[in-house]
Amino acid sequence: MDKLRAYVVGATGLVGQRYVQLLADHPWFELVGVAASERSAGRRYGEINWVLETPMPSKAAELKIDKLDVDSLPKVDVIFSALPSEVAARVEPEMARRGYVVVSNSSNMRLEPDVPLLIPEVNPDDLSLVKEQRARRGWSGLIIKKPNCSTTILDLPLKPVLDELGVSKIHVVTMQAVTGAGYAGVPSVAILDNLIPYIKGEEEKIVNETRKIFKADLEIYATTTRVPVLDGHTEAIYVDTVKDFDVEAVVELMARFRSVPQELGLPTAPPQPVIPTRAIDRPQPRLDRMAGRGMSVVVGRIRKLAPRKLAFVALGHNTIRGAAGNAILAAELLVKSGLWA
Ligand SMILES: N[C@@H](CC=O)C(=O)O
Repeated sequence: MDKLRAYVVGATGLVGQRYVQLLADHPWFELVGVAASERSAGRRYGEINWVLETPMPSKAAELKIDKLDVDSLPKVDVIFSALPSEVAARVEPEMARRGYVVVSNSSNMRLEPDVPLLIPEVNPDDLSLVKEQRARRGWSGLIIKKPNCSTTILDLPLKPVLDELGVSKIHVVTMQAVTGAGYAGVPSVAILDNLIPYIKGEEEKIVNETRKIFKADLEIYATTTRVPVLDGHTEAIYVDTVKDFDVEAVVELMARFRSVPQELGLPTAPPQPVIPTRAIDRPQPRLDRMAGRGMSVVVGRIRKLAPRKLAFVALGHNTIRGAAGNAILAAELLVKSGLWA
């Protein structure tokens, strides 16, 4: 098939750069343009402060950065959005009204009932909400959201546990990387030699998004912290299960968990979305965040604390599985779904 033309808005930030990196050799999408705020508009993409660990893709370097303007968007098949949520709230609905397919990282609209909040392995069927969205809002385009990064890293390993054992209560404590806050988000003087036990709005996002994704009024408590790690959010997770279990069975059910993206062979789908490890001192951000090319969640320290009380530590790449990678996987699912505009 001809490649679908992709456009990245908010392309100069950390998540925007991840989109550009992951779209570079994508078999279905061709990055044809990028947009950002007035400050960067008119420059070549190659002139931005590229901060990812691999060189900037050469084709992207040649693109001219457009000023973000809904009135002069190019004709493209899909827009990947990494806009700040206050900007996204203004422009994304207008893009969808004008017929664009928008796959967004921004937190606005995530909880609206007709907006799919997709982790493609966890709630692929929610994609069909776009039918209701278009009918209700009179849009010829559509909006799909990906959840908050910490929500995604929690919900992926939770899914097989919930399906097989049932869950009555969840406690989670996160240790989140600095890139989650953006390039200029946390000053080095604040985070080096330190831990910050508060991330604005994060705990509420984990609770509310997880309830929406699992369609259950789960009892869930979250404490979110920032740690001096570059990439990779680690989460200590405590789950009260409905059925009792043994640890080996939990390792096994996480290891064999597969879903629609794996069945369809979607290009960004990792072969194994949840990878349990038996090493006593893993997962670790530096060693495990690139598992499954940054799309797998690595789970360790799987323990039975008491009957029906499970504990484990999960780690995922916050700007790949937690952001741009999950959004691209959602777009791939949309391509295969027949719901494409
Ligand atoms: N809200 C998250 C973003 C994910 O990377 C954070 O602050 O870490």
